[in-house]
Amino acid sequence: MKIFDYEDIQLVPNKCIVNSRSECDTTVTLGKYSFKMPVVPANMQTIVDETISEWLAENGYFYIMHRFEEEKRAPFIERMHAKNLIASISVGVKDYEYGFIDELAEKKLNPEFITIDIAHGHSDSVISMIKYIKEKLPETFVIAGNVGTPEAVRELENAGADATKVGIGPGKVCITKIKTGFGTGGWQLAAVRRCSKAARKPIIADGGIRTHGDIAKSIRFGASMVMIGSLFAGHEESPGETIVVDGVVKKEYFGSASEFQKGEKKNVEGKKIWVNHKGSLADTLNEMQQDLQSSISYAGGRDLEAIRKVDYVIVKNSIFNGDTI
Ligand SMILES: NC(=O)C1=CN([C@@H]2O[C@H](COP(=O)(O)OP(=O)(O)OC[C@H]3O[C@@H](n4cnc5c(N)ncnc54)[C@H](OP(=O)(O)O)[C@@H]3O)[C@@H](O)[C@H]2O)C=CC1
Ligand SMILES: Nc1nc2c(ncn2[C@@H]2O[C@H](COP(=O)(O)O)[C@@H](O)[C@H]2O)c(=O)[nH]1
Repeated sequence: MKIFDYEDIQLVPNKCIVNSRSECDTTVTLGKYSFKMPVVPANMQTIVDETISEWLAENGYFYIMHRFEEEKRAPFIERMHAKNLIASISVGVKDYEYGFIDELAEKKLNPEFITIDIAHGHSDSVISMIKYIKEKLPETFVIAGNVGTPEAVRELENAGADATKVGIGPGKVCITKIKTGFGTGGWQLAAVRRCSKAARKPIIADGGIRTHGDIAKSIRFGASMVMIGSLFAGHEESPGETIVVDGVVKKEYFGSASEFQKGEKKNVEGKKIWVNHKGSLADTLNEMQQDLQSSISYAGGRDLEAIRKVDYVIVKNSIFNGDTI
């Protein structure tokens, strides 16, 4: 098994076939819908809220609203549909979530996307929830996760998942790898590659993206989409507390399995960090898209498909050569 992570890889350029990077198309399709970029902000409470979700949907980006304000989910779907926007929500696997799916089915509130969001997604609890959603809301596109192995991808796909989310422990505020010794931390890109070789449906690479170039690398190794937390934390619009330390404005970013999220110190597998304020989310998304257009041009193509075919080299932990971003 070849083991590497984002830092260890450089993609090899091909002859350019465009006159301007603006000709390069970053559009991606997931299910019946197309989005501006193969990027989705993490469904975490300090990364997205309803306002950001609505803005992302209005502006052609994919979004997944988090599941940590459970009672707001049904009214959110109604509001999004009233505005002709797609509704994309998250669920867990506890017993009451079955009641929630029943409620949506009874009210004919079919969200376009549901993400089953738990830490250890290769489990009977997720398989059972996939089947239940598919029975009650057959039109809904189901994303299931998180997993880290080809076997898990196959099993969730066979249960009916329309896409699987790959990444156990590579996240910036994750401490799963330290507390349990398990996960894809340190080899997330190789795990994405292994999983995508087994997948028949889209893979979402989740966690560990530290630079915009990592998006292209994820696509090269088989992801259809990437989920990103830390790069989207700390924006003007980001939910959560803001503090000033020595004149520097910082915003909180905490893990969904942190005690800040859970409200108790039980099975904690996440931490909180303070990130420097980054300006507006729209500016970051624009820059990300421009960088991805540039990636496509270096791949020698006009769309994301070009990136999937490029050659690569392994340059063990040396690509930054002492530089920082
Ligand atoms: N991508 C990642 O690496 C990780 C992501 N997270 C995020 O944290 C949030 C909370 O996740 P989670 O704790 O799963 O959600 P929940 O607290 O909703 O737990 C879901 C169910 O799974 C059980 N469960 C959780 N972890 C395990 C495990 N390792 N083995 C067996 N059963 C388990 C829980 O029971 P009980 O708690 O009693 O065990 C509960 O019944 C999610 O948003 C998730 O995405 C968390 C950790 C890792
Ligand atoms: N192990 C944990 N992983 C977590 C937790 N909360 C979120 N996450 C995962 O991290 C990614 C975001 O990663 P980033 O590197 O882009 O910041 C997110 O999508 C989840 O999959 C947690 O508490 N523990």
